[in-house]
Amino acid sequence: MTAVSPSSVTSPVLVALDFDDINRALALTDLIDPQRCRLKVGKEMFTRFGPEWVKTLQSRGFDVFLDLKFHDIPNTVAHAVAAAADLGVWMVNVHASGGARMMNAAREALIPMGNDAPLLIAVTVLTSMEASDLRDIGIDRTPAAHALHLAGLTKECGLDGVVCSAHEAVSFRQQLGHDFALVTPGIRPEGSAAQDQRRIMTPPQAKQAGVDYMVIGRPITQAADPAAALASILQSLQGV
Ligand SMILES: O=C(O)c1cc(=O)[nH]c(=O)n1[C@@H]1O[C@H](COP(=O)(O)O)[C@@H](O)[C@H]1O
Repeated sequence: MTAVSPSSVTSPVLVALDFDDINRALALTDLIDPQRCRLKVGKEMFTRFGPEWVKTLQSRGFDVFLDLKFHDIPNTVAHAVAAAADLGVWMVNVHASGGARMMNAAREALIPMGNDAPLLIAVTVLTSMEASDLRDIGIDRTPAAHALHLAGLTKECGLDGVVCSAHEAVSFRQQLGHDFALVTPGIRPEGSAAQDQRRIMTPPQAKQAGVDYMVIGRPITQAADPAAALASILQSLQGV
């Protein structure tokens, strides 16, 4: 682990809770141990169930990564990040493409919280985007080159890390140093289906590539035995 984590959980696994049914999500949290993973709450569950849902998970002992990918004018993003911090989340994110002034405003909004501030990271290029999607919005770089550019900007703004593809982790680690968290979705344990993810890696491959935190959803949440799926992922990371 390279990034400072304010909680005692050492697991690199962030379970993506993408459910439209709160009872199914609660049933899952009954099966997994808050010392063995953290939970990611994204736009779907936050929009349906709101801050109370985050508080429910926290009351069950889970650290929460609030994945709302803020992208707006600097003042609005600063206040949104401060609101996330007031909720007591462990990590929060913005879009790096919102620019340096927006990211600096977000970081500055957390200064009053000192060591109690959540980790603040930025999304570079979504793992669903390819070169043609970037060209459509006027960007002529490859996704990897654009992601590196945005990650460099994120680091200059003093944020704690980035969301990126595990395939970018090795070059990011070399070029951005060790004191910078790499958070990667698109992780699939050996033998599990890629589903809609494209450039996937297994958990041991991702760890070897220098990833700090792995966002893993369906391979755990849709498994017949989610606790066993999580245990097997953690086991596969032993000794890597
Ligand atoms: O920010 C994210 O978490 C994210 C960024 C990205 O580029 N790609 C991506 O898949 N994600 C999220 O990571 C999770 C992946 O879930 P699974 O594909 O089920 O493992 C989902 O919650 C996605 O929304």
